[in-house]
Amino acid sequence: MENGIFITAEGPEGAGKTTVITMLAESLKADGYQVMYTREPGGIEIAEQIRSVILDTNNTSMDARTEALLYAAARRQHLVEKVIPAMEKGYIILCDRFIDSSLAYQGYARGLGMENVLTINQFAIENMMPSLTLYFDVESETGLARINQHKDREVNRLDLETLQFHHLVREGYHKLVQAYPDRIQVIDAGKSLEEVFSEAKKAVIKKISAQ
Ligand SMILES: Nc1ncnc2c1ncn2[C@@H]1O[C@H](COP(=O)(O)OP(=O)(O)OP(=O)(O)O)[C@@H](O)[C@H]1O
Ligand SMILES: Cc1cn([C@H]2C[C@H](O)[C@@H](COP(=O)(O)O)O2)c(=O)[nH]c1=O
Repeated sequence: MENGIFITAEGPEGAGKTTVITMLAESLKADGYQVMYTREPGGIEIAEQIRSVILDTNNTSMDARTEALLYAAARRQHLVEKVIPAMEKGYIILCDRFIDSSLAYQGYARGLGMENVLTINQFAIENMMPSLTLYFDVESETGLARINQHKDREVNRLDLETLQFHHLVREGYHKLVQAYPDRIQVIDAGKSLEEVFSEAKKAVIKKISAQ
């Protein structure tokens, strides 16, 4: 039923995910592949509306479980409405964040427990896991400095978390890298953009060739 390839990009704030996978999408299209870039939370109207609620800086009273459930709900709708139809049409889907974000941010950094967050997400995704995850690893301080350089970038509720929270997010990702070594490819995102792009493209081409 599904002939496409589902690839996700993960990492802490400012790791360069969006920049690199947007470049990747253009580069793969130029190579003749059918490619779709999308993002989480969002990518379709309902999920973008959920995104606004989650990331609104005024929603300071949001409970951690509510947050985790909202991400899972946005994920479900995005999968059903956008990702699965594109998979069926044979697209290479490059998705900016997916379940590993929930495991690292809500499961580990918020302290809900990765197993608990995995359980609610299993209900949402029904085994629809990516075949490759590019994990862009960068020091939290470097990532935050990169996003803070851009005064026109909209600050969201998660950006305002403490440095300690962002350290935990990265630690959570490192645990996921250990748990899923076959799926998650680590990219050193502290390098230059050209080097990061080249490493990411190499990993994607390897996966496409192996399909
Ligand atoms: N390798 C790199 N070296 C230096 N700057 C970079 C690199 N990659 C991206 N940047 C810059 O860092 C900033 C953040 O990049 P980007 O928005 O792609 O990160 P992100 O991982 O998607 O962040 P977030 O998850 O917080 O939205 C941008 O200004 C981008 O130009
Ligand atoms: C999917 C997902 C995302 N998050 C967090 C991570 C970021 O702080 C924001 C998304 O915004 P960005 O444009 O990617 O910076 O939401 C999360 O905590 N849990 C998730 O499942």
